Amino acid sequence: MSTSKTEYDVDLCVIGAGSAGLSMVAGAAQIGRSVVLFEGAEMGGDCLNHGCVPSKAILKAGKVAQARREGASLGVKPVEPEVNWEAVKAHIQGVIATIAPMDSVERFEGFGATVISEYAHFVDEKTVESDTTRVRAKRFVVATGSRASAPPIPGLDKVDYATNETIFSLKTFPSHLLIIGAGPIGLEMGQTFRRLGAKVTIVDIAPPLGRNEPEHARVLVEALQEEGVTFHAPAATKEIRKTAKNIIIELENGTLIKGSHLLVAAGRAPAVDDLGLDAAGVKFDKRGIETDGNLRTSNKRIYGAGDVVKGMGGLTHIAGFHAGQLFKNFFLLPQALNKGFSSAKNDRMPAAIYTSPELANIGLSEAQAREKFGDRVKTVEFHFDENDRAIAERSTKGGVKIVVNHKGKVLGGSIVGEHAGEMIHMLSVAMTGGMKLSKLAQIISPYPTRSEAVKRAASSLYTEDLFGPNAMPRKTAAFWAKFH
Ligand SMILES: Cc1cc2nc3c(=O)[nH]c(=O)nc-3n(C[C@H](O)[C@H](O)[C@H](O)COP(=O)(O)OP(=O)(O)OC[C@H]3O[C@@H](n4cnc5c(N)ncnc54)[C@H](O)[C@@H]3O)c2cc1C
Ligand SMILES: NC(=O)c1ccc[n+]([C@@H]2O[C@H](COP(=O)([O-])OP(=O)(O)OC[C@H]3O[C@@H](n4cnc5c(N)ncnc54)[C@H](O)[C@@H]3O)[C@@H](O)[C@H]2O)c1
Repeated sequence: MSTSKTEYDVDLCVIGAGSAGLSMVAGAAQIGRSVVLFEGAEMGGDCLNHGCVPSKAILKAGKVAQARREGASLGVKPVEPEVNWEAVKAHIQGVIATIAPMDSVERFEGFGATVISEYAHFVDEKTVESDTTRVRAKRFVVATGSRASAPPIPGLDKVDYATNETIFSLKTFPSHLLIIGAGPIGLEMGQTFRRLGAKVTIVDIAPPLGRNEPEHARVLVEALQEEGVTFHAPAATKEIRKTAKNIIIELENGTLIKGSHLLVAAGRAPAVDDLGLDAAGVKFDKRGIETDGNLRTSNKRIYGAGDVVKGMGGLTHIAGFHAGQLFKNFFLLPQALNKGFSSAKNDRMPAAIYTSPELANIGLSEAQAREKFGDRVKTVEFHFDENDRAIAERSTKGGVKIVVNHKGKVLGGSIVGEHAGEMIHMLSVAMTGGMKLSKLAQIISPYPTRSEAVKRAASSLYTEDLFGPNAMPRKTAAFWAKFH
């Protein structure tokens, strides 16, 4: 060990200043704990710099472009928009710059944390080092996130391809964007680049969105197809190669697809390399750091949070949730018991894909619920083609599906349609409060809103009981009618 490094002995050392690390540090520093945070690249991590924020910024540009083409049914003359790629990129960077101060070194030092802008690694079971600094801590949190993974497709390593780290700053706008992967990134970027004027082809080895309600996944894929996005899914790629001007994807079935640019959006690889995890006695593999349900690793003073945790990360709000659970376990619960109370396991984690239409879900899908609870599972649905607001706006694609157990307790749900990502909050509240469907049916929704569809789906479980031929209200009303 070099002796010239600055040394710290602190309550908490966090590696990685993304969504997980920053939430952890903000909490700990603001209640007076001593904290060192290491960040080797950009404060804010993937979400701010290469993920949620730039992707939602570019989505908006795509939406506005598309709105200009879609006026005809509303009496507004459609026009083909002129898109200035340099200006779109400036818009994206402007949005990042607006949010960046929230994640800045200055802000976190203002909370009382020490921020070291260097990569760090474990040198033993209780020490982390960077080029200039050595830290010993009561607890460590590894929050190093993930990177785009490169699928083992022959030839991929020989072509220039974009990932989420480069797609928002491409030098030239693609004339034909090829995308490997029809997950959230592939679909959001596929629709957006199409709307901004590119030809787009998406290739996936599996059917798109296989873990979602199949009828809802279909609505989303068909919407993209209607806008001109081409899908080859499921389809295996035999090879990817380069010509003087193009990139070619050759599928196993012999189809050749020629494009100007390639985006690889085929999942994420947790950032576990060069972290000295072996020296620290932390078990991990290429799918991430192994933890128990309380995010504790095989080294009891080291924890994981966010995308780097095996099988438990993948979304910004999951990273924030992890930080919140660790905060409670570290600082608010009796340490003498040496036990984590707040579990990071969660059966009510929402997710949303921000395409048009949006696809949002929470908890169990119907298939997952049936696998777990068999015939005791019921589903209720309501489609937007019966929702007055959706009809008025000529935006009736999709609907709401809620999965309940035999007692009517909400186990999960899926919404596909405009603003689904906002509407899923209703099911999130219901699940957080352990509510039954009967309570959701009693909500008073403002008219006309798309959210009424959630209440209407919930009410549909009781339609037969209220209005069927043998329903109690019918009999009661008939009885009282005799005395009128
Ligand atoms: C294109 C795209 C769009 C997305 N959109 C959404 C969305 O709409 N909603 C949503 O919920 N999620 C979205 N996500 C997922 C979300 O971005 C991630 O789940 C989230 O950023 C994970 O946060 P994290 O803190 O675990 O990791 P990260 O944000 O990856 O942060 C990890 C940080 O650790 C640093 N680091 C790594 N190794 C070291 C080291 N040795 N020393 C010091 N620092 C290190 C990295 O530089 C990085 O800054 C999207 C992701 C992508 C790629
Ligand atoms: N709106 C959001 O919340 C949002 C948006 C973007 C990304 N994210 C998150 O970022 C992470 C990464 O997203 P993603 O879309 O890259 O990952 P993903 O894992 O969700 O999807 C990857 C897709 O690539 C396909 N694939 C894998 N190998 C392939 C191959 N060899 N050939 C063709 N297809 C292949 C898979 O079948 C899958 O459909 C996820 O955790 C996601 O939840 C979230």
